[in-house]
Amino acid sequence: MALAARIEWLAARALRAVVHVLVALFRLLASRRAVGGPPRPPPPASDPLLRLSAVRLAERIRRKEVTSVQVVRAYIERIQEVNPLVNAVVKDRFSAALQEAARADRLVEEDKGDEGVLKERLPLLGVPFTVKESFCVQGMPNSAGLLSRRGVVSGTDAPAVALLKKAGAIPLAVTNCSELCMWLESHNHLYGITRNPYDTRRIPGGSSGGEGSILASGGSVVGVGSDIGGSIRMPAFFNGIFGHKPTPGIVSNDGQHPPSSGRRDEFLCTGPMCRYAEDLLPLLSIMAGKNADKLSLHADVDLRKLRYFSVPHNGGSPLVSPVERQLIEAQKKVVRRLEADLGVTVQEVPLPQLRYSHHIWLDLSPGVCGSPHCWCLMGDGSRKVWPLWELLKWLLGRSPHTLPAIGLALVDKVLGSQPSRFIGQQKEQLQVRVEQLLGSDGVLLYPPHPRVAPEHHVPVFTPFDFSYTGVFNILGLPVTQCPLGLGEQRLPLGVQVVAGKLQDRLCLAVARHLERAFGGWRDPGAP
Ligand SMILES: CCCCCCCC/C=C\CCCCCCCC(N)=O
Repeated sequence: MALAARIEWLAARALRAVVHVLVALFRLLASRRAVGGPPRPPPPASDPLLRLSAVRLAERIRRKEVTSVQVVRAYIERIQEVNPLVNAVVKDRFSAALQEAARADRLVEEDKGDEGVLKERLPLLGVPFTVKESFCVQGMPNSAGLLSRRGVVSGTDAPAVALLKKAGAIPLAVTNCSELCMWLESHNHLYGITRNPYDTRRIPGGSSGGEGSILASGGSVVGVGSDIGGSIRMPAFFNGIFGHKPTPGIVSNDGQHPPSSGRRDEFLCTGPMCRYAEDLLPLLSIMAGKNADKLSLHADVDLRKLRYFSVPHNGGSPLVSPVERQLIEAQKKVVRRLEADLGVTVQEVPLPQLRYSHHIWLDLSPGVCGSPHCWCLMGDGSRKVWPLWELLKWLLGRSPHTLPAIGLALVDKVLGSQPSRFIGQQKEQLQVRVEQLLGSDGVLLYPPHPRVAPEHHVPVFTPFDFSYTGVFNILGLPVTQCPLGLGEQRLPLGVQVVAGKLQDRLCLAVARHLERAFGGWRDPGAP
């Protein structure tokens, strides 16, 4: 091994050893103030209505086999049962939702037309859904976890939310996110910390962690998340559900805080999160509005004719954790299963540029928090926040901000410098290579994160692990995170399925196959 490589290898080992010591120390100190108490999963979601996909629920409501009021009530009761444990829902609109459900039932009663016409016009009539609190939902809070935005109430709906309502779906509640939506743990000083239903000592991910947690707990069937570094896919992975980051520019990013603008819009995506793979395509189609036609979502996909690639890890990077054995094995099982089921060959390919993923994201995403910069967004608009001063206040327990938000603001300040030329070249080489591989009929498998759901706050010691998802925001490719059952310690396993630009339908088709092959969502309360 060349000297430089050996030095880097040694540095990586040393850094990992330091992180292990810090995490062990943290665990020792944190055990005294355990967040979430013992890993008590919620009781099983026993109501059969909670175990139907949104598509099936809509069909049964249209056919008068069940009423929307019954469905909405079942979800209200489930949220009331699980939320004290997971703290995923931060504000509900239950009474309004029940009134809207009753209106939906009356509409079904009065509709004398063909069921197909109703399905065409209102495909999700009477089905409840949840939304990440950073999106505008009329009459609901929209703080993005900032104390300075306490009391802010949306007067409108974000376009993605409006399109779901137009399709007949009923917003039930808004869910927790990380401060400014810029961290992989959903924790802020306005709503507190959200917990993973498979083990309440662990993170549900972020920043759409409230969505991930309430969906996995059976308190919602479909939800809306946003993703600029992995905030749909990491929560979907840690909570054992499906999450799709669409091709950028397909689903409107409007109606969110922080606002999407300029280059941020190139990397930020709004997308669906759900427990059942069959809901992904209809949800995406509705949320995409007029842009749905660009994805040819209703074109048949013959999985046997696709080309498959697998990349087991990022090739090794000193600042990113190595992929856990159980995730490497899980992805190998996916490869074997696809080959056995479809008669295809899944090619393992090296993409050496992936080892720079974190640097590519940091260099190329528009600042860490996007523009305007983090420290402006952390303020209430009238004043700037000085990260170093906030860090000092945090150390004294006097800051209204969380450590990750302060840390990101510091990084944002430092990142003002020019992106590195070398990293720009790596990104271009990676972009060309991946697009060459995928074309319009290829899919690529890649781990969603190096480790299964970490314990609360541990990600501050491994902040660059998000780069397993973040790199695809920069490449502008559609990705579906697919659950693969439960691994050691009964924590969800998963895999990212990546396709070429506008080829979202390929990832969605593979997701449905993997659900059949690996069982999809698992009830965290199931024995
Ligand atoms: C003290 C802890 C924070 C230190 C931060 C060090 C640098 C980390 C840089 C970037 C982390 C970005 C994480 C993005 C998570 C996903 C965001 C999203 N909305 O998709």
